Amino acid sequence: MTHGNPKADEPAALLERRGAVALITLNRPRALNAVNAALSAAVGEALEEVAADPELHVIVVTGAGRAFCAGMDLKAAAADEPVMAPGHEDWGFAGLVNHYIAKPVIAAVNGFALGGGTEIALACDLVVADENAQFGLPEVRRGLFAAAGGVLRLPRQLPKKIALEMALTGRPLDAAEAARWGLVNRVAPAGTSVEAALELAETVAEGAPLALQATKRLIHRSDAFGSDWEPAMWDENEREWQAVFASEDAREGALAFAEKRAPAWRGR
Ligand SMILES: CCCCCCCCCCCCC[C@H](O)CC(=O)SCCNC(=O)CCNC(=O)[C@H](O)C(C)(C)COP(=O)(O)OP(=O)(O)OC[C@H]1O[C@@H](n2cnc3c(N)ncnc32)[C@H](O)[C@@H]1OP(=O)(O)O
Repeated sequence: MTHGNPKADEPAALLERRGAVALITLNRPRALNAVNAALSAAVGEALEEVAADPELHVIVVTGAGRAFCAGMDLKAAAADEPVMAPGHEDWGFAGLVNHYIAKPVIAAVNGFALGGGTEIALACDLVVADENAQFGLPEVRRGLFAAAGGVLRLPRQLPKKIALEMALTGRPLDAAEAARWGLVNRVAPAGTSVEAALELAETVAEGAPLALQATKRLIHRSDAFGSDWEPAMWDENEREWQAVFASEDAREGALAFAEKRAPAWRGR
């Protein structure tokens, strides 16, 4: 993966295959991977390619250079240029990852994750952060608010007073504090967050694809059910269980255990 300073005509996102793991790199390092229409389109295309590839079961997203993502391209916004590709305006990566990508997604936060960068991390299922990474929602200081999932997801993932302090003051959290509040699963030594995220992705990829996707869907859906969540949630749980239990992989998982061998998932 190129972490260097790519030439101007380099794609705004890179997709690499590592076995069953897809590595997507936001690739505008000169602008700290700020999101403009080109990057939005490139990341969207990469995610859609991965979603359609049955050989890819887990996704890692990271940034080229010293930032993960510095959020919306403020210079594009100042120049009245589009900051999201056509068709991505309403949900963008943040929405896409959580509600539109069934496969587990891991953020390898290799540096600054500000504004939309923190929102991408919030939308991912797991987060591995470089010990020098920074998370923050400075939007109110830019005349905006964290509309790409920030204000909606932060209070569900951190204590509400911490979420309010971050979103109302723009105060950044370093990786250690983010991990303390549960925004980060693992803190990796400086410069090793991508390697650590790929290792975690390989562990996740040992699970059966359909079971991983049902697990992700139901855990995220459990947020959506209110206090009377029991009946509706158990109905949805039962539908997912019937589909997964009837899959070839459910039979393969049991057979592999009985025959003391590693399972060979088929994703069906
Ligand atoms: C379907 C797929 C979609 C794909 C992804 C979509 C995800 C959703 C993203 C959209 C989100 C919209 C909603 C969001 O909530 C709104 C925002 O994100 S508002 C922006 C919030 N971000 C910021 O305010 C951070 C701004 N940057 C900084 O504060 C600093 O740059 C820094 C990060 C603290 C680093 O400081 P320094 O180390 O001093 O470095 P520089 O400041 O010199 O930066 C280097 C270089 O990068 C340029 N740059 C940095 N950030 C941005 C930016 N956000 N937009 C444009 N350009 C940026 C900076 O200008 C420098 O350029 P140079 O001057 O060298 O030409």
